Amino acid sequence: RMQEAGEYTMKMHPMWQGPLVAPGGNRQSPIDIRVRKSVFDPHLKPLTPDYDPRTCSQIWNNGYSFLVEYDDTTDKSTLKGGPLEDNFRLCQFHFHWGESNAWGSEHTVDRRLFPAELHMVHWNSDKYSRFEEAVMEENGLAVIGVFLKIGKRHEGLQKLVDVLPAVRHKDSVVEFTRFDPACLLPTNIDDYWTYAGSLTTPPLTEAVTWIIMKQHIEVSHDQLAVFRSLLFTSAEEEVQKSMVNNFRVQQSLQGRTVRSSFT
Ligand SMILES: COc1ccc(C[C@@]2(O)NC(=S)NC2=O)c(OC)c1
Ligand SMILES: [Zn+2]
Repeated sequence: RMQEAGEYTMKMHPMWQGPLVAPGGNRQSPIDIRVRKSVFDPHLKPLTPDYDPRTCSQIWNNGYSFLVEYDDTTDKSTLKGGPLEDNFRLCQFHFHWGESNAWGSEHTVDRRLFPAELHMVHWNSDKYSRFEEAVMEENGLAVIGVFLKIGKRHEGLQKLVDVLPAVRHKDSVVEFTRFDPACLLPTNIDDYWTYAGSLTTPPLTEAVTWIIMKQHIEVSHDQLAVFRSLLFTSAEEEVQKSMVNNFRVQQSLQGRTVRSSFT
């Protein structure tokens, strides 16, 4: 049976049995980006993503989102430049979304909510030898955040949307290859905000250099509706719960500066 509306809150989600706020955390994510409080940094370089679609390997439902995973055993899909001093390797991307188009993103811009947010996760391969190590270090990860808006159909996303029914339940995984993640970036990647933050689910480690794109991408209402057909629950569980509202509550800035690459 499907759960009743309101029967389930984020706090009961298994992912969230840990602390909802990282003890002693002073650089937690997500945040509201106050545009007029961000500081233009002329030294920020253009971002240079260089992705090889052949490193795309699988897609799986981890019970909180769905992850498209990339082979990160070599420097084939990388991210450099922007605020980054080192070379970072793409390891996965995933999304956060709401039960309605009125909300769903983790970050906001002057309190503006978006229906969904893409996270492209990279780890510092100059300093660490594997993702699991980098995720515990303060300069370990770089995550590109892209806001999604409802509009025209996103042709590149459709290949992903078509395979989602195959990973409907938690812990399901299917082979997924030759997907170019660059197709999910906005046309303008030179305008972004960047700040020091954290993972937005446990272990909430403060390892992330966030790079939030100013320009959003558009997906159709029907494409986003397929995201909501996924389930938090595995096939064996008696009560099935729709995978929606998989975003964290916003965290305080605690004196951090958000820099912008544009005026
Ligand atoms: C142990 O390593 C982890 C654990 C969780 C996540 C997922 C997340 O918390 N992080 C971002 S970004 N969004 C999220 O939902 C992760 O992603 C890099 C890495
Ligand atoms: Zn995320």
